[in-house]
This record gives sequence, C-alpha cells and structure tokens, in this order.
Amino acid sequence: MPKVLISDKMSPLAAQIFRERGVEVDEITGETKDQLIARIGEYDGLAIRSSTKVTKEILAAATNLKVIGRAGIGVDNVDIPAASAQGVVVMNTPFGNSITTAEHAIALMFALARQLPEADASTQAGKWEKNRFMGVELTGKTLGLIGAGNIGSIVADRALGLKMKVVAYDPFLTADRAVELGIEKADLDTLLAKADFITLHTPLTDQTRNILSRENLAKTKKGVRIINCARGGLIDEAALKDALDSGQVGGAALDVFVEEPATASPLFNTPNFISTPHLGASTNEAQVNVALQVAEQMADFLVTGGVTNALNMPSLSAEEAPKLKPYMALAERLGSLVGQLAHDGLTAISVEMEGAAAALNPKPITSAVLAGLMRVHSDTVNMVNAPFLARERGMDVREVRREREGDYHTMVRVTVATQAGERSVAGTLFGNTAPRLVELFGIKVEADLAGDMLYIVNEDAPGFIGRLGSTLGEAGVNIGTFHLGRRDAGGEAVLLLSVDTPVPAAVLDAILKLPGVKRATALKFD
Ligand SMILES: NC(=O)c1ccc[n+]([C@@H]2O[C@H](COP(=O)([O-])OP(=O)(O)OC[C@H]3O[C@@H](n4cnc5c(N)ncnc54)[C@H](O)[C@@H]3O)[C@@H](O)[C@H]2O)c1
Ligand SMILES: O=C(O)[C@H](O)COP(=O)(O)O
Repeated sequence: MPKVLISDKMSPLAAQIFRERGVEVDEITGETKDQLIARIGEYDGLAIRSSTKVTKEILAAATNLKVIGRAGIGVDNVDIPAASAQGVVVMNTPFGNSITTAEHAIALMFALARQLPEADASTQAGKWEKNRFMGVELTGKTLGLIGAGNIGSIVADRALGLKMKVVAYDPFLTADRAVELGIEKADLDTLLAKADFITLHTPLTDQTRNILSRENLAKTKKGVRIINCARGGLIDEAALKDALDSGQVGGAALDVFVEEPATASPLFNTPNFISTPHLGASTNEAQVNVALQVAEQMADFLVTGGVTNALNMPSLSAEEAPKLKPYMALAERLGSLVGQLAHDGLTAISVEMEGAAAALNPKPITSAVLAGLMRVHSDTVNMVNAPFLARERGMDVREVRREREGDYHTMVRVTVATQAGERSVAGTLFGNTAPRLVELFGIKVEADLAGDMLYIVNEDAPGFIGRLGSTLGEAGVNIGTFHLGRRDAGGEAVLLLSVDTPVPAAVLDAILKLPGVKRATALKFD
C-alpha cells in the first residue's frame, strides 16, 4: 500500500481522501529539517503547503519518494530541478485558492483606502479619532495589475465591479484576453505612471524579482497604494520602507515577505503599512478545495498512474492511464531495445505513433521510450526525469502521429540517429494489451521483449541454427523462444532468442566465432 506524509497543516479531508483511496497516511507537521530527513525515506508521497522546504538534501534522503503534492499554487519551496532529476513528480493545485487570494488582495485594497487597521486600533484604544482617518474612494480609480493570470484576472473582475479602471502589465497577456477581461494592456512604465493602486500577482522568477525596485517605485504616482499577495521578493522591501516614509507610496499592504515567517521586518510599525502573515489562501473554502484536490491527484498517481497538474511531467488522466499503460510498457521496451543495441553517439530520436496509437496522448509514450532508452545506462531514470536528461544531453526528440493504419492496427516506431546512421524498431500490441516487437532495424521479426534475450546478426546459411543450439546447450543455456527474421534468403538474418539464464560473456565470444556471425549481444528486459 503506498504511504504518504502530510508535513504541513492541511484540512483533515486530505487524510480522509488518502485513506478512502487505499493510501496509508501520516500527518506530522512542524518537524525540523533533520527530523524530516530521518523520516522521509519511508514515504511514496509528500503532501505540503508552503512551510515545508523540499530541498536537495531532503530529496536525497527521500529514496522511495514518487510524488510531491502542493496543496496550493506556489512551488518555490520545492527544488523542482532536483525532484525532476530524481524522477519525483511535483504537482500543485493551480486554481483551488485563486478566488480566496484575489479576495484577500481586494480586502487589503479596502483596508489601505480607509486605513482600517489603524482606525480599528485607535478606536479600540478609546481615542475616537474621527478626523484623523480620511480615506479615498475606489470608484473611478485606476488599479495597476502586475500579472494577469488566474488570480490577477479575478482581482480585475472584482475591481471592475467596484467601478475601477484596470491597467495590466503581463508580457503573456494577449490583446484578445485583455479585451475579454475588460482591462487595458500596458507596459510597466505606463502602469506605474497611471495606477492609484498597484497589486502584484506574478510568481517570483528572475524576471519578477524586485519588479517594484527602488527605481520603479520612484516612477509611480505620488501616494500610490501597493498590495502584494503573491510572493515576497517582488518588492524591494528597503526601498518600500523609504518610499512610505517619504510619502511617495501612500500605503502598502503585504501578505508575503522576502523572509518568512517575517517576525522583525523593518517595515513593521511604519505608518500606512499593513501586514498579514501569508493569509492569502487561508479560508475554509480554499483549504477544503486544495486539500481535496491534492489528495485526489496524489492518490490517482500512486494508485492508478494518472497525472494531473504536474509541473515536471505531461498530464495523464485516470481514464487515460489504463489505456496508455500497455503502450508505455511497449514504448519502454522499444526504447530499451534501441538503447541496448544502438548506443554509440545517439543524437536524435523520433517516436512515431501509427493507427490507434495516434489517437493517444503522445507525451507519456515518448517519455516511456526515453526512460527505457536511458535506463540502460542508469537505474535512476524514469518517465519524469528522462525528458530532462535527454534535453540535457542535447538529444533532439520528435513525435510523429499517423492516423492511417499500416500492417498493424496500432504501432509505435522508434528511430534513433547514431554515428552509424539511422536505426529503427517497431512494435504493436497484441489483443490491445500485449507488447510485441514486429520490426528490428528494417527486418520483420515478431518477438516478446522480456527477461534475458540474445540478439544475433548472421549471414543466412544452412546449419547455423544447429551450431548455435549446440553452443548454447553445451554452456547450459536453455532457449525459451526463438524468433528469426531475414532481409532475403541467403542475406542478413537476425535472431532473437529468449533464454532462461543470462548468456555469459564467454558464450557470446564462442557464438561470435561461429561462421557467418556478425554480432551477438545479450539483452535484458524488466
Ligand atoms: N498569498 C498567498 O497566500 C497566495 C495564494 C495563492 C497564490 N499566491 C501566489 O500568487 C501568484 C500568482 O498566482 P496565479 O495563480 O495567479 O498564477 P498564474 O500563473 O495563473 O499567473 C501568473 C501571471 O504572472 C504573469 N507573469 C509572469 N512573469 C511576469 C512578468 N515578468 N511580468 C508580469 N507578469 C508576469 C504570467 O504571465 C501569468 O499570467 C503566485 O506567485 C502564487 O504563488 C499567493
Ligand atoms: O502559493 C500559494 O498557494 C499560497 O502562497 C498559499 O500558501 P499556503 O498554502 O502556505 O497558505
């Protein structure tokens, strides 16, 4: 039974779903890094929010880990390249807390406009300072949106409902989408010059880090109010403090900080500064959404192989997974076959799906080919890290789909370019379930690819099969099945034999010395 650790505070529904789906679950939150390192080796899955930092060090200890599920959106607390290199799928729940976070941004915008926290503190201190708190109306004001993705576009919708104008800076926002949202697309300088309020809704990347830098804060309208419910690091905090002190910025509300937990920020106690402790996603509704979603997604993956919302692997629905499973087995074996036979200087690989296979999601099939091919050289390769490794090695990977059927109703063909030229193998599914090789380097040969096998290329001549049988027999190697294919009578022939035990190197040497033998290679399939 797969086992999952929930290491951050999450709705109890997550654990309930895991148990209902046949996944064992432990909920242990607030552990130190060392405690997590000591424990993580037991688990197939790790369910987190933003507190657990999944570093290289944690991953190195996670020897059984297959999936990390983020109950939320931001995955900057996960070392995704390290997880990918280790073959661990990383998934998030990209929509479950969007509305809630957008509402928090709007709440902070109101709080800034009417100085609600200060007014509350003053009133509860018995001061009744009616004349101190003069606010601004939102109606007719311009909201500058930096980042118009899921959360940004919900914020825009709510702001338009409040009769604000919305100007957005997002390099990936199309003109059509801006029209659909009813907002104006602008460059950053225009936004900075026009906005009465600015709200940030981008991930933290090299391009967005300090997007509100000292220089950019100086370009804003005097008295602008700024809201950040996205990620700490989007605003230069020291420059923001100076801008609040000088009045260039009239108010700022931060839910997120460069250092979290933020317990001693220089911004604290600055007039017109409001803060919340990363509460953007903290509503009952959002937490139920993300907990249910992450548990369902992780259980799908661990129980059925379905992949949803993965950041380092193509999606595969729970419905598709059983249909694709035999294809992935076929693809892995074809990849493994070319990896074992054509390993010198592999520069490009093409995966062709023909007939029924062409109607399927090609990404998992290609990933399985690459995993089979590269696992020949490393045990740690799987479908998650294989495409990354292929890219890292500069391999050109192509997918081709042909709907028309050839000799078989469904076929997967793998062609690799090596220094010696192109090599191609093809396979089909018998009865839609059983993987079977049907072509090997241009020669038709039907064989199962399983267990220990022996591949021989020889000149087709009478008496060869007898001599081969005797050589194997004398070495105590029992032949299970025997498949023969040839280009023309008397031309080049290939033999694929399944054998009950691995063929020792000395026996391969003896076979190579038989008349007419050009190549003898021992193969192994899972
Ligand atoms: N405070 C919280 O509790 C909380 C809750 C949920 C999400 N978040 C954070 O909110 C942010 C946005 O989430 P989302 O779901 O809307 O993400 P999203 O991916 O849907 O949208 C992000 C948008 O940012 C845009 N973008 C990327 N680079 C940009 C750049 N250089 N300049 C301008 N725009 C750029 C993208 O094109 C995209 O449209 C994320 O950082 C997420 O982690 C915070
Ligand atoms: O990216 C997110 O989803 C938010 O930052 C929420 O983080 P949390 O789950 O720790 O509240």
